[in-house]
Amino acid sequence: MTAHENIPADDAQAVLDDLNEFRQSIDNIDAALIHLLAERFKCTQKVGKLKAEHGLPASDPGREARQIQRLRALAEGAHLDPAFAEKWFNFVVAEVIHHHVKLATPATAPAPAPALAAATPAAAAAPTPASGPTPGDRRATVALPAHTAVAPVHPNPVHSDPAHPNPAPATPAGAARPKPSPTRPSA
Ligand SMILES: C=C(O[C@@H]1C=C(C(=O)O)C=C[C@H]1O)C(=O)O
Repeated sequence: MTAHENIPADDAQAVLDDLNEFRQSIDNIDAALIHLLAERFKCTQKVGKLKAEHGLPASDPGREARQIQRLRALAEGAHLDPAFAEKWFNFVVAEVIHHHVKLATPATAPAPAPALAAATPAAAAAPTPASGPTPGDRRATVALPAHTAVAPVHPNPVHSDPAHPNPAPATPAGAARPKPSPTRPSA
């Protein structure tokens, strides 16, 4: 059943026109939010590097408390649920702090290749590096609204630091990964 089956035929086109117009605006707003988030993460990465260089703590709870008060007041003025504004902020800040902790953590030797790890009993028995939460990782503690189907995300899709590129996303078992054809260049 399509969404417009219950609408009288003479109204259906007008309703669909309205729906499409609203959805275009939604798509524009979503695009703007992604760009704004990317800019925010560029700034917070700079803050993270500064903190790492000067041995400052990854998080600043006092600053966050002031930001939350400000955002809640802004939300009220904008007729947005202040509790939602606070949850959104906590979600973003948890990711920022995770980045800051990583920036402050000295890089370790790369993990051995899986074949080598399996062939070496000691290596096979050793816990996987970086498998658990790092100190200061608060992402798991951020409670999202029940309808927000967003798991704590790592790596961050808007992470834009070329020094810390995102690894390739995991491919689910059995899923076909498209392979670029070396012989047929795309048009
Ligand atoms: C960006 C900073 O680091 C953390 C992240 C914040 C944020 O994303 O707004 C705020 C405070 C800090 O916990 C900062 O200290 O300014």
